[in-house]
Amino acid sequence: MAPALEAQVQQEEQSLPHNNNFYNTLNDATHRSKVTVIGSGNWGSVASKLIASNTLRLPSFHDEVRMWVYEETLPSGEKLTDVINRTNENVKYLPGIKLGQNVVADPDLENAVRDSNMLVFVTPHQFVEGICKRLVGKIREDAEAISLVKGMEVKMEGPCMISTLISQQLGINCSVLMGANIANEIAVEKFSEATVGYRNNKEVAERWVQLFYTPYFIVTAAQDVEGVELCGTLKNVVAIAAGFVDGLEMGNNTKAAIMRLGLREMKAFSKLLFPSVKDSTFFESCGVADLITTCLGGRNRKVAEAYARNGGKRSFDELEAEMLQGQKLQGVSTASEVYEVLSHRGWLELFPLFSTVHEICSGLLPPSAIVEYSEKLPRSF
Ligand SMILES: NC(=O)c1ccc[n+]([C@@H]2O[C@H](COP(=O)([O-])OP(=O)(O)OC[C@H]3O[C@@H](n4cnc5c(N)ncnc54)[C@H](O)[C@@H]3O)[C@@H](O)[C@H]2O)c1
Ligand SMILES: O=P(O)(O)OC[C@H](O)CO
Repeated sequence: MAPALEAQVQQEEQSLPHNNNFYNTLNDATHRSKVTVIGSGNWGSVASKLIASNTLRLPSFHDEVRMWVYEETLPSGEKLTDVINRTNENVKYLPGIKLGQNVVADPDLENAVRDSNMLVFVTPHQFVEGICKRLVGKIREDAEAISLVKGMEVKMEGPCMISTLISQQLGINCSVLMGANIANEIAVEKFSEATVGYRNNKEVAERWVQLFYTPYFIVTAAQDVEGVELCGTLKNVVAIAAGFVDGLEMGNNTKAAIMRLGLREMKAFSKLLFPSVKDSTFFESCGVADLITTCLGGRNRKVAEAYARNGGKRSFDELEAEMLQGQKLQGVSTASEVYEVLSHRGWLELFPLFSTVHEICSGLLPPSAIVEYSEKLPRSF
């Protein structure tokens, strides 16, 4: 570990407060925090690896990290859970990476959360509500949650962030962790940063920082749950637009223009929904950094590029299944959810990039519309 980073880790550890119920019992072996990761896809597996390295190192956590697996049978006929526990690798979603011997895969959701007071949600966003319904009444009363899920739901009452969904369904506090975090790069310990968004309890946020922080994964906290979560959610829509630009071979300047316009819409949409969202959040890892990495190297960009190269003739579902082998895109459904909000509120004209992305994804417009619309934008936009 580089000396400066080591000092920073020590400083983080020493700065943890000890006057909160969450902390009072930390040195008591029977009250160590126990962590369950709910999800075991590409990012879920890497998150488990990060966490497992810290629970082994820090005495205030139980060594074991439970990882809930949405069970499936592999082509070999074996269950994915059995293979993860035998090989210590998620051979389907993160092949070639050891998770840490203290990661225990568990296909039984209720059993996986039973003893844990720190719940890490990291599944594709469309599955969170169903998972929460199964967890009602099954979790510890003192549980805290964090969502690594990039996405949102749209209810009759309006848009609902995933952290709010978890909080409301389970009656627990939910922070978020978002950032420029392409999982495969973090899996091989390449340096990156992330942002924990928290509502009002700084001690809880620091506990989450402690759980994730490593010398190659630098985590900072920002008191802006909605801002952090909306950045992580909305950048996936811009990534789809960036993929269209790549598929149309429009070049780097056009892509940069799309990213700039996308960032403006991300900020405007976030602030219209939640006036409390802070400008500074857009300069954290969860903001501009995630937007950049996602538009350069993410799955949403990659599949959208293929969609444009095929002239919109092959559906996103088909391309996702063929190109991602079970991993899931979030950008197409998020574009649809955002579009629903925009149409209900009469904001479609305020958000031409977001609207156009959805109209292309749903086949109403050709991929080339992504640049045609931006050419027509008023220059002051
Ligand atoms: N992969 C990344 O680089 C990355 C980085 C940061 C954030 N994220 C976010 O993390 C979240 C999870 O993504 P991921 O990459 O870990 O997953 P993934 O796309 O790699 O894998 C899909 C997962 O969904 C599971 N699944 C399939 N059907 C299901 C069902 N009916 N119910 C529950 N689970 C089901 C699969 O078993 C698998 O674990 C997403 O919101 C994503 O945007 C991903
Ligand atoms: O691969 P994507 O497009 O789902 O993006 C992955 C991460 O969200 C990047 O931070």
